[in-house]
Amino acid sequence: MSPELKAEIDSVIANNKIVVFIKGTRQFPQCGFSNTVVQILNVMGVPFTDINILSDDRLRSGMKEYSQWPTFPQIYINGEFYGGCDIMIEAYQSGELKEQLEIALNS
Ligand SMILES: N[C@@H](CCC(=O)N[C@@H](CS)C(=O)NCC(=O)O)C(=O)O
Repeated sequence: MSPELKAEIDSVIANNKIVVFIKGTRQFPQCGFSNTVVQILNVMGVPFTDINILSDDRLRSGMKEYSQWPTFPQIYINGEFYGGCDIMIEAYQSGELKEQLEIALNS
């Protein structure tokens, strides 16, 4: 990955408390897994930034390397990689996600 791309990703993650790298947009997710995480965050009512990795092949391959995670969606909370769709569903159901989001948004 180029240093420029890494700097761009560092910046978006550092400047937004909740960032989802998804296929499509929050209005029009183009994959069921991406749609699920968007719906979870919508239900939680938290502000979040969505990045469409389908709009940029560099970003699509770069994020796999950056997160060391092979698929999308990829969710970052407070600058740290949190997980993908399965992890979000589990954390939502257990209540851990609510806790993490509150910590992030109040920090
Ligand atoms: N089990 C995964 C499901 C996500 C998944 O399998 N995503 C695939 C299909 S949308 C993917 O991103 N593949 C890599 C790619 O398309 O570049 C999760 O928990 O997030």
